[in-house]
Amino acid sequence: MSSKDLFKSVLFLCRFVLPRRPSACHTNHGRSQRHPSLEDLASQTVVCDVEGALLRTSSTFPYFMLVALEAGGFLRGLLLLLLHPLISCLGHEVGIRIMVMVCFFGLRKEDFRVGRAALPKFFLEQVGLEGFEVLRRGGRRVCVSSMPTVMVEGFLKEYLDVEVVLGRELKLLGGYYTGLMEDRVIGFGHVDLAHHQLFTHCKVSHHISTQYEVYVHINYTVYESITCEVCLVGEAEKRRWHPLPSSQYPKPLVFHDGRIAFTPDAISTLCMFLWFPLGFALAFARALVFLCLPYALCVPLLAFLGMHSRLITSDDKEERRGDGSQLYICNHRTLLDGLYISAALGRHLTATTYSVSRISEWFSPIRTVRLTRNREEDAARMKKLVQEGDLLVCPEGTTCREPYLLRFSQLVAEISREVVPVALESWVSMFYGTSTGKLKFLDPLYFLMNPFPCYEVEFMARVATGAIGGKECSSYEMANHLQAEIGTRLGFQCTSLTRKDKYLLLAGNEGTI
Ligand SMILES: O=P(O)(O)OC[C@H](O)CO
Repeated sequence: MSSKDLFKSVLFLCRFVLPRRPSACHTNHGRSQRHPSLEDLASQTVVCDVEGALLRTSSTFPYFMLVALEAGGFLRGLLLLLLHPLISCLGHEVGIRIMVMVCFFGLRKEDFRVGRAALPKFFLEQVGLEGFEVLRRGGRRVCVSSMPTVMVEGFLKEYLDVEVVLGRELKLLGGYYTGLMEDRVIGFGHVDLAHHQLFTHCKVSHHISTQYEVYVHINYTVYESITCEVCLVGEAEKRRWHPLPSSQYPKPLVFHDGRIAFTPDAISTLCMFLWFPLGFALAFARALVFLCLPYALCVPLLAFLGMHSRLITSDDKEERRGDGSQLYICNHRTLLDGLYISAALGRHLTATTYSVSRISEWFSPIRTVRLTRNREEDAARMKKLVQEGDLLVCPEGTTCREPYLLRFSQLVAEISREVVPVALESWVSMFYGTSTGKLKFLDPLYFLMNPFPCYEVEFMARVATGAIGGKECSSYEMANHLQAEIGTRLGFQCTSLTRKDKYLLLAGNEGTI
């Protein structure tokens, strides 16, 4: 976009009144209208207030709570919860400063991954379709937030294609967050350069001295020097907004991390803390039942203890007869996939694993065998295992929480003449039972601590691995075929993403053991 175009840009600041940011712009600056014309935005710059005009709720508390719980731990989350009444009484700016102090103090910048790994899912769920429609049409998209940039940047840039993010910068000491915010815009990195260019064209760059003033300039000053339209969005109007459907995300949300599976507003977080003692006891009881009782007894007892499951079998009952060893392949939802499939079959399977913690292996009621990630060695190992008895392989090599299937390993089509595909779906309401961090051994515990974890296990008709529709095929084609079959059955989208892609995004490593 040329500087002339930029100078002519129309800034659409869609916002609703926040405590410290009254609607002065409504009377002081530019034209204001309730609904912006969406035509011709492609040649213009749209400036959007994240909390005010993009998200359906203006409260930032749940996002800070996610930072506190995921990056700081449950005690930090509890402290933030206890401070909630105070934060609600104080003004917006003071409240943000307190939350930043509680959530960020002492965290190492290098280790802070919540902004990219956990928060985008929750932000995306709160995006209003109506607000996004305006932002999406802008030739250049600028987002402003009163939250720290590290919290919103990943979501806005990675998932909504926003070019410039104006958030708050955090002070650092020796690579650790101090819990304080910078008063001045710092550095001349990509973002700040973009600010500079943008505001130079808007003839206000020389006024920018603090991050907060940037915000004030956008709200109250910038309209005096350029042509602009302002769209104000009231809280009542936002309540009528629709959530942005996941099918309309500019980039699909395939991977995310973190333990918390619900939006942690104050009430929900309080419920979670109250649930903890009971949840822990319940998880212990469920694990004991799983470990000690035969499947015939443990399935009904676990259902009584709130673990709901549903078994679907194909018309071809042969695959469950148990007359000889069988290779089962399934999409990977959690570490408990093997247990649910074993329980559904009523007999133990052997399951291959990549990165299960030693503790989970010790406690596993079914036999687990580690793969080496060496193709020849793994193929030999799996061939041997499938000759010894029923074997379960998860050809994705890692779990996926969303309705997507990662690339299937070709090995599953090379080690046996036929496979039984198993389509799995699972649901949790409080804690995710998967992780990419160091505390993987807690994955089963978190899954079992959910009030009503659910699983659906569907045995599909067995597939001969040598041919598709009577036509000979390669193992690569067969792997894709199996992925497509399971994807179609579940309504999941097939991707070519891998375990490495997931771990690079969420954990900053390649997911090797
Ligand atoms: O989601 P992950 O990467 O912990 O996968 C766990 C699997 O069981 C790998 O064997």
